[in-house]
Amino acid sequence: MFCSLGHQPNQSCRGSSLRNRIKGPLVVTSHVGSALVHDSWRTTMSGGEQEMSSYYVGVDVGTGSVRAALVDQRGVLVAFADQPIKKWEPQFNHHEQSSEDIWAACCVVTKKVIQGMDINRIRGLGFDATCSLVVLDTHFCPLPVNNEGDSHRNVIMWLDHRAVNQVGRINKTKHSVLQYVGGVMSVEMQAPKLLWLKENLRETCWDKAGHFFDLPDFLSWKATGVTARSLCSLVCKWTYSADKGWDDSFWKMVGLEDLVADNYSKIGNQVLPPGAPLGSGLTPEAARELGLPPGIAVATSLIDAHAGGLGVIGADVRGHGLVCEGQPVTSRLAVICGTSSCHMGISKDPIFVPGVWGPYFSAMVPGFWLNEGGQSVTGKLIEHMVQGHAAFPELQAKASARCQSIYAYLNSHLDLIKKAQPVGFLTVDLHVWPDFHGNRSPLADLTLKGMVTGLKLSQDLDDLAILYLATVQAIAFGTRFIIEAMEAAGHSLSTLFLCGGLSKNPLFVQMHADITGMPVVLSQEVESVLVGAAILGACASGDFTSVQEAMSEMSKVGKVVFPRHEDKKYYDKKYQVFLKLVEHQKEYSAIMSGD
Ligand SMILES: Nc1ncnc2c1ncn2[C@@H]1O[C@H](COP(=O)(O)OP(=O)(O)O)[C@@H](O)[C@H]1O
Ligand SMILES: O=C(CO)[C@H](O)[C@H](O)COP(=O)(O)O
Repeated sequence: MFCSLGHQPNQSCRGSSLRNRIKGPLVVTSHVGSALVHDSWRTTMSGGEQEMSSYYVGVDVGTGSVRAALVDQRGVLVAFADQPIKKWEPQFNHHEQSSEDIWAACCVVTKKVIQGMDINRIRGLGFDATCSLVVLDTHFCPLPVNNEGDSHRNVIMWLDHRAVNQVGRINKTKHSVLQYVGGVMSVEMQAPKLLWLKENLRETCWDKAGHFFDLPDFLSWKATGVTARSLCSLVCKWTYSADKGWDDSFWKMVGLEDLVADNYSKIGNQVLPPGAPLGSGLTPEAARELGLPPGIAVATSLIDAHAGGLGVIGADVRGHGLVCEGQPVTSRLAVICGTSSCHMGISKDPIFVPGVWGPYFSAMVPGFWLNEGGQSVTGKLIEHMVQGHAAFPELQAKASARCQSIYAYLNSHLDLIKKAQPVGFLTVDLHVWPDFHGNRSPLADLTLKGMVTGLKLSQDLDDLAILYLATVQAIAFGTRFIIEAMEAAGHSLSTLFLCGGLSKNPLFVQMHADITGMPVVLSQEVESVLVGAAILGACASGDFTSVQEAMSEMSKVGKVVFPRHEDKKYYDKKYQVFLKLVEHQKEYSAIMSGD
């Protein structure tokens, strides 16, 4: 059933593209609207001759925006563009998007990154996206996922928690597929959302539905017309097994037997490994919309966190003084930190970690098992804490007067008020439990809530900055908690590889190093998720023989941030408090639910 990662007919291999050479000047950097274009088409070769590189377009659909990059075969981003996408929250815990709006944004950013470029040198296109659920009818038109009947809003976002009741019933079945999602299915996965649609929108949505796609698979279908699903999406979010396929008994047991009856045609019965080329490549229609040449290779896609993992985990670490230099790749933990944080660890054999998703075979790096820990809100939590504080308008005004981002301003403000002590010590009496949207890992408990202890009457900028710091630290303690669970189950981790929007925040990075005691590697390209998407396009083009080869050629170490071991005792004490917080929260619930 699986395609191998092979060459597409009529496409030259990497060796021949390297033989195309031109002469001319190089390197101009300019801004085009919201796009950054770095014209390094021509790379100087020895003897003054210049090599004509091949390029790939990577498209990354995050929670808040769509990004695209033009990436060369060494993994260098030569152009970048982004565009916000619409989100609706019609009621608490319902989060919706529009697949048409998302596709339109993909077209805008792709056109921007290829502006002024010789598009014939673009050899592959790769998509990644959040694991949101897209619903289309039998004619591939959007169907409403809401009571209002608004078919424009046809995407249930990954962070939508409407299906709490449904996931509770699914977990009560104790079906064996649950072993492969950490023992407990998350409300963020697709089976509970499908059941919710069947039980709540039967006539307007469920009965009319022809196709349920994970968002990454929707994008590759839009580009190629091929409805094949990525092994990544199906294994990680839909209970598919790389080795046994669908399990009929699960779908029948949870009340979704109608999906089995038509041989899974609505949720996918053709499955391909990430990076495999799809059909005849880019369709003429999609080519027109994206501004790319028709027929270029389009890759089977990945979920965004997994693309981030590919973009960072395979880098050559020699010469950076890292302990993982002499260790297998399984000692590396990729942490993709955006709206949420995802902790991606790989292993040769399956490792069952209670409360951590997986083990998933070949869902990220082919041939390896994957465990995925996660925190459902991290970037979103920091924004929530900062924007909800009484001193936020003052912060905004002061940051904009200095032409700084609010986070750069807060970081420098913390440096100012810390005096002689390390900045992290400012939270000695302020502690946060970060599960404002439930706990994804390692407790897998969506009923957990956020906690803050140590509040005072003051509401000034100092107070806001310290609350922000305590929140960042709580997120890092959450990562430590996940790492401990993974190690207790058999992982042996030594080094973190961070990417995503939050990895641009030096305080966030330093706190992850200090609190976990592990060095943090940042990639040369800050937009590493896009490098991951481009790696897919490069594999589909046939320019690399395997995902592993593309990873080692295209992901590069940029900066390493080492932990301040002298602060360890302080963070160990704060970690003890962190663990007490959740213990106490559970005690409060037990008291309140008792007689
Ligand atoms: N330069 C920066 N400094 C601090 N935080 C940042 C920076 N850039 C992005 N972020 C934070 O990263 C988060 C978004 O990350 P991103 O990877 O873009 O998210 P997503 O993929 O979920 O759309 C936001 O919470 C944002 O505030
Ligand atoms: O569930 C996930 C990956 O398995 C991601 O958290 C989800 O896709 C959202 O990602 P992001 O925070 O980057 O927007």
